[in-house]
Amino acid sequence: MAPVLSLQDAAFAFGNGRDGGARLFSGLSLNVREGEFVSVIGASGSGKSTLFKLIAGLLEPIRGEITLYGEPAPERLGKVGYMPQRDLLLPWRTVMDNCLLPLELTKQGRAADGAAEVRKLLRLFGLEGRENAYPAELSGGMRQRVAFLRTLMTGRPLLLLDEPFGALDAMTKRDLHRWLLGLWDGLDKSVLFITHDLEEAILLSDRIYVMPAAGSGEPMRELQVPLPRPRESGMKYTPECVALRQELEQLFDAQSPIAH
Ligand SMILES: Nc1ncnc2c1ncn2[C@@H]1O[C@H](COP(=O)(O)OP(=O)(O)OP(=O)(O)O)[C@@H](O)[C@H]1O
Repeated sequence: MAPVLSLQDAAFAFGNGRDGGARLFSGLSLNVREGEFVSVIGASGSGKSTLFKLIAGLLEPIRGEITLYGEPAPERLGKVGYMPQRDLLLPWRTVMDNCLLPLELTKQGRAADGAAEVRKLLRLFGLEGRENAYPAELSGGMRQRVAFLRTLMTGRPLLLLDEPFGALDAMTKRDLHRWLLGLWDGLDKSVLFITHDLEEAILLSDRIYVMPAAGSGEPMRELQVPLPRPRESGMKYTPECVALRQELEQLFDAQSPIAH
């Protein structure tokens, strides 16, 4: 399958990196193929969110090449659906008006068929009847679903989701995993997903990349998830899943300065 995203040998540093300042990472390569769900996991501060900002075009690498949808992409802003770590719903806008924002920003106007599409997705997202609610009137899980829906409304084939379930309690998270696994097959999107949660990464992903420790200059580690699709949440107890979890834990322990 064709890669929708390819990052080759990327390096990045904040501040004076070009003049020899400390690099957050270097030599990072990854790809996401059409229809794939790929996770990036790594220690806090390893640069996962920064990597997403590079891919989304909010930051520029000091070295490396990024291609999107098969073409070099020096101009990347607006070419991927990007859901940042915080839901960032506008509190003064209703659910409907938040979801229509991508259409307004891309000057497609507030077309009636945009509202019809949002209504259709609200049903699919278990948010039927909430279109006139304000974000403060929703639960955390609902707000994340609205933010995800808004990301889908960008219409982009590649979605970058930065810890979308990170701030949620374990039960809500499990519900959303089940919901997302049910939804995934019909979505026809490619996803790059940041998480700290190993079980979440295994259950949802086709492949997992492990970020190297900040400043180490190591490459990404890549692991395949040996679970068939469609997935269901009980699969996390299979021996394949437990073995992969163990392997990931060992990779993390090897990175941690306080594990030994
Ligand atoms: N605008 C900035 N200027 C300078 N340093 C920054 C900036 N943004 C992030 N950093 C630093 O870069 C490093 C990586 O940050 P980043 O948010 O990408 O990590 P992360 O892996 O996503 O972490 P977490 O899992 O905790 O969200 C951190 O040390 C952070 O303090």
